[in-house]
Amino acid sequence: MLELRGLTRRYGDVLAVDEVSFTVPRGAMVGFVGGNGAGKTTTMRMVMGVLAPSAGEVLWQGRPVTAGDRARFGYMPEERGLYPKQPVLPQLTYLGQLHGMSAPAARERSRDLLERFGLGERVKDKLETLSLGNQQRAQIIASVLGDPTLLVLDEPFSGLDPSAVDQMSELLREHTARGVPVLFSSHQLELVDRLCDSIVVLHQGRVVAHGSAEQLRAGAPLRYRLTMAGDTGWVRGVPGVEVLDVDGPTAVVAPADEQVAERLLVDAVARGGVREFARVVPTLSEIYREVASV
Ligand SMILES: Nc1ncnc2c1ncn2[C@@H]1O[C@H](COP(=O)(O)OP(=O)(O)OP(=O)(O)O)[C@@H](O)[C@H]1O
Repeated sequence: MLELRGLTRRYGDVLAVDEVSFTVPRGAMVGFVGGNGAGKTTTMRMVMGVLAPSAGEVLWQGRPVTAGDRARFGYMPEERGLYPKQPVLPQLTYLGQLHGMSAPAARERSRDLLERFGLGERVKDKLETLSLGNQQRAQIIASVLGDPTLLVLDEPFSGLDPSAVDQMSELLREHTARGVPVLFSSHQLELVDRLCDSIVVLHQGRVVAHGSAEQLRAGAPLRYRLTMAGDTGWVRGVPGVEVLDVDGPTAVVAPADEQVAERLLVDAVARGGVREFARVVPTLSEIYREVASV
């Protein structure tokens, strides 16, 4: 398990990361989301030891992380790690060796992964001659060489088409299935919603929400949509109900609590012509906007 405890980083007067604490349990996929400049990259760099924290600590398996532990972590940095002017297979092989694999084992594993992701014909080509999506595949392959004990990936899905997203998600899932914790950042919130066991939302350097998508949804404000045969303008007069939108037969309301919602439904039934009364489940994007506007 990876644990971040009160991680803080200042750049001069800028407090880029402010007492960030969360865990990435064994076998869990954790999505790290937040707007530009929220502090995701800075946090990941501190986890990897590329950057020293101003305060706080990183724990691995319950004790302070060591250089030896980090040598076994797989990392995909924001600036990407592979050399554009070098052929793909030799540099992946070299990277595998840096992770302690023998040259033949590193070459075989790299070749297998490249073939699996449709790059079998491109192994001798320079990285820069590959399409951006294929370069990204190679970068992700680089991070999983050498059986990593943890994966830390900075926007691994950016620029990938849907089938590449599926392939790479599958690769990450194979790792979580073996117990490897995975932390990745992304701006693709629907993807994070689909893939992750839990989500950490960072805003201006602070964790503003943390939990499974279900937990985040449960914490979102109560909203209902009421559709009737006739006009729903009468909801404006119901005590405890904030009216968010009324459009003829449909109203979207925020009742103070479930009892108020029930009373509203009873009123609606008494008037007759109820077509729908449904909880509005927010998307992760809506929850994100809500928590990031605090
Ligand atoms: N080397 C640096 N020197 C000074 N300030 C920095 C440096 N690196 C990052 N920052 C600042 O720290 C804050 C957090 O940046 P960071 O790159 O960690 O955010 P991010 O969440 O990864 O953003 P993005 O989604 O845009 O990649 C920003 O205000 C940024 O300007």
